[in-house]
Amino acid sequence: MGGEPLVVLDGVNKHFGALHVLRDVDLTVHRGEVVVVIGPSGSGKSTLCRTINRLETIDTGTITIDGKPLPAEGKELARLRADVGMVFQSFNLFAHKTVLENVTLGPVKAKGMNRAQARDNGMALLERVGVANQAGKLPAQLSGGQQQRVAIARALAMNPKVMLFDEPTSALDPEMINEVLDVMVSLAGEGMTMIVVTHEMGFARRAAHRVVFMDGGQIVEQAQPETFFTAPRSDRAKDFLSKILTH
Ligand SMILES: Nc1ncnc2c1ncn2[C@@H]1O[C@H](COP(=O)(O)OP(=O)(O)OP(=O)(O)O)[C@@H](O)[C@H]1O
Repeated sequence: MGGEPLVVLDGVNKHFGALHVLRDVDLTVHRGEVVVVIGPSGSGKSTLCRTINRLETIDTGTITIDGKPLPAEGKELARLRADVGMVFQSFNLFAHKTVLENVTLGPVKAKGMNRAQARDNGMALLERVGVANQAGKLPAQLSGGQQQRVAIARALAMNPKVMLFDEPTSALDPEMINEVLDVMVSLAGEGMTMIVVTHEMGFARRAAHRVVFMDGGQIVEQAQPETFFTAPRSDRAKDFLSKILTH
């Protein structure tokens, strides 16, 4: 791990009326670090992810990516947003474009890459996630696990500095979960900076440098996985772990 701060959230707050969706969130993610975010339903995990690339606005606080403050809107936001690759629970692929087109359109349109280069890059990325042989198909012809791997390749095609995953396996059949997690573990092994919201504690054990536990819109506790899983400090984390680890 490089140790240099890449994503910094400082005192970030967001309210909906009386509800504190995020409250005093201070989080620094270093270059090459893999951070797994866990917590009960409604604790603010998705909002945290969406806040990092300003899909959600914040009320107070600052967000920087690679030292640059993220503005609320405008061209600069679009440029900085490209530094953040997002993979959601639903794959959000273009249904009427081929798998290869899904991974080449972004770099051609947003980065001005020429088509031949985008195609070569796209094929290399599809190879990397193990679906190169599906390049000419439409997304609906692929399994859920394959579609999610295409979604990962599409995010990587923009050459992001950090990848955010928001429950990337929760819409998948059990037998497809591991093929997506394996791709994510290999990305982590290659030094990709990653923030991953997941209920897959096996992934946290295999790849995370740090587990961040959220509850009530706050970061309640954070620690290395082995420490967090064997000796959580807070009662809320103990309670949460006792529920999910018995399933
Ligand atoms: N646009 C919104 N308007 C009102 N309330 C919202 C909005 N977005 C999120 N919330 C509320 O903020 C809280 C945090 O939501 P969030 O989706 O971030 O939690 P989460 O930890 O990701 O939950 P889950 O694990 O169920 O996906 C929830 O109580 C949710 O209902």
